[in-house]
Amino acid sequence: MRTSIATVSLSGSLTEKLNAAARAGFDGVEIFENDLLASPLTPEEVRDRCADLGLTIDLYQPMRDVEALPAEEFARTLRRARHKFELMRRLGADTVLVCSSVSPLAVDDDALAAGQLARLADLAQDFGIRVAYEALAWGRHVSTYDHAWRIVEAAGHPALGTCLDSFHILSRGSDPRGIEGIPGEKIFFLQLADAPRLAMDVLQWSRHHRCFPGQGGFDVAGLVRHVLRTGYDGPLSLEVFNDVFRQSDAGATAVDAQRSLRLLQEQVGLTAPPAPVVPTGVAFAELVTPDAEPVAALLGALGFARTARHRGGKPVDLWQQGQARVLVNTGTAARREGTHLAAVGLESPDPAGAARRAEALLAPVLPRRRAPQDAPLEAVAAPDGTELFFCATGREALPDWRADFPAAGPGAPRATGVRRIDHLSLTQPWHHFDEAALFHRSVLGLRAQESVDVADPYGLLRSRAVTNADGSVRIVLTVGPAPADDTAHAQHIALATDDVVAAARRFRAAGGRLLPIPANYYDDLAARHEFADGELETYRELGILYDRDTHGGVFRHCYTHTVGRVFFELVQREGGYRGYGAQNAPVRLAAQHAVRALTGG
Ligand SMILES: O=C(O)c1ccc(O)c(O)c1
Ligand SMILES: [Mg+2]
Repeated sequence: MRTSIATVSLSGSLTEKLNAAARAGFDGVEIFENDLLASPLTPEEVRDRCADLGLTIDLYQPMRDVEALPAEEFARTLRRARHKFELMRRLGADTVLVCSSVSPLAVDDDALAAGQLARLADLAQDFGIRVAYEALAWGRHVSTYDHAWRIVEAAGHPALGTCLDSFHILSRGSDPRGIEGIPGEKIFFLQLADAPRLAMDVLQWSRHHRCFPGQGGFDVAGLVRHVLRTGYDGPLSLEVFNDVFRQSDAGATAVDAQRSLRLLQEQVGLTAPPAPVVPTGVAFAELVTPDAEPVAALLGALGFARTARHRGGKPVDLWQQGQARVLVNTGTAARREGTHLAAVGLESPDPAGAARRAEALLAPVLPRRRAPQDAPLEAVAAPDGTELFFCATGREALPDWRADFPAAGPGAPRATGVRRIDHLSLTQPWHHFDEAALFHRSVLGLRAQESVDVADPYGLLRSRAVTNADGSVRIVLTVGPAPADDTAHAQHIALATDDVVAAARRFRAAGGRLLPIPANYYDDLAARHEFADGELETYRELGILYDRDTHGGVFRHCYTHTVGRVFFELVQREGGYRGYGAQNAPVRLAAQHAVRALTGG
């Protein structure tokens, strides 16, 4: 189906918005009146610009406070409408949105509302324009879609139809099944928005917290299925009022928006892009660093051994322990950014299929070879710039990414307790958080868990895990408050072990520094849980944090010092514990701030 986006959903000038919408592949736009009023372009220039960009103007909006008015007030409204219709003719827009009145002058009289809307539609018809009447969730007398439809039906005018907006319908908890009772040709427009479930005033909720379908808590796809059963064949149009999107790069937001519609169209059966190929493990994590020594020291103390070096002579080493593999890249890219987690290798049952899926969902596909001599590897860029490689490790039918890393002699991994990478924590730029979760769900087929708020001493973090079904891929997406805050913006690699106490002791004995945790934390733990003799003292001594879930699952974890933006965590999961110790995160963050204040790093 045709896709459209309201200019209010994007940041910037009208020109910037139109460019971004076109580049992301939208077929049309809803022009928000304020965007036009603030533009130096004449309506004709806007029309021509849209035509040049291949965009149709699907809707002009909004007209407010039109219906159920005293006669003299309604006369003024018609005068206003005539002006707008003339403007729309110059723009080449043929549908106007009228939202239900919030005016204190409006009366609760459906017959009057229907009569006046019919008169408005009469005037519109003279201009070749259609009127789409939408119930705002906070409308004075009309606040539900079925009520708006009853008025449209009563008016019985060919140039008057209804506009459905998923936010207004789902925020009020209206039953969307009733949509199927509206003839498709009387649904003049369909606006789509999702939103997180928040207990707040619906107007504020709508104006500040809408997001793209799939990013919130509404069943937008379910609503669209009902709309499609009516025979509606107009555009799927995104209308998202969102404080973050208003400030972030319009190009990226438009791609995020288009991706959400691609997923939605797949969910409702309108399209069949290549199916997601869910990753089945983490093949490697790649650190890029300007200074290999501290990274090598940290990995060595954790029990990793350098087992291979890139055969093309690139400055990339493979460090390994159990199934945990870390690439250390000291190439040129490192100079600018310092030590950071730059890439993740995802074990993929079908790397080529995964890349096709990614492309269909508008993920930026990266060159398959980084250098001419490299084995080809499918890769895409995540919204935070992390490179995701789709690869195979030790599987018959597929080329092994390790072919580029011939073993560097006997150097057997130091046998220690780390089995594999448990999870990766990636910090997102503040304006890419919702986009990141949708990206990992739609492109990789991972599941997103609820987002949790974590108090950092200097601000609030939000964090949301995306995982595969068996938990062999777990990525924690985190967003911090202050872009300049290094602690909140660190990334980390969590390593799974069966005995975190032994692993922590070995790490320390090998010269590693564990993050010290304040005594108050352990006093509180003693109050909350019962421990065997000496157990708590061991945790206290090593800085091991502890959590227990409601099903008896237990989590023990501790943290290394930080190098650049990266630190490691040692984790021991027991009894099916599925979380990440969110309860302990504020203590960990405060401890990291304290270390940073003391050492400057
Ligand atoms: O918040 C508003 O006023 C507003 C305006 C137009 C719409 O289509 C809408 O859904 C909300
Ligand atoms: Mg709307």
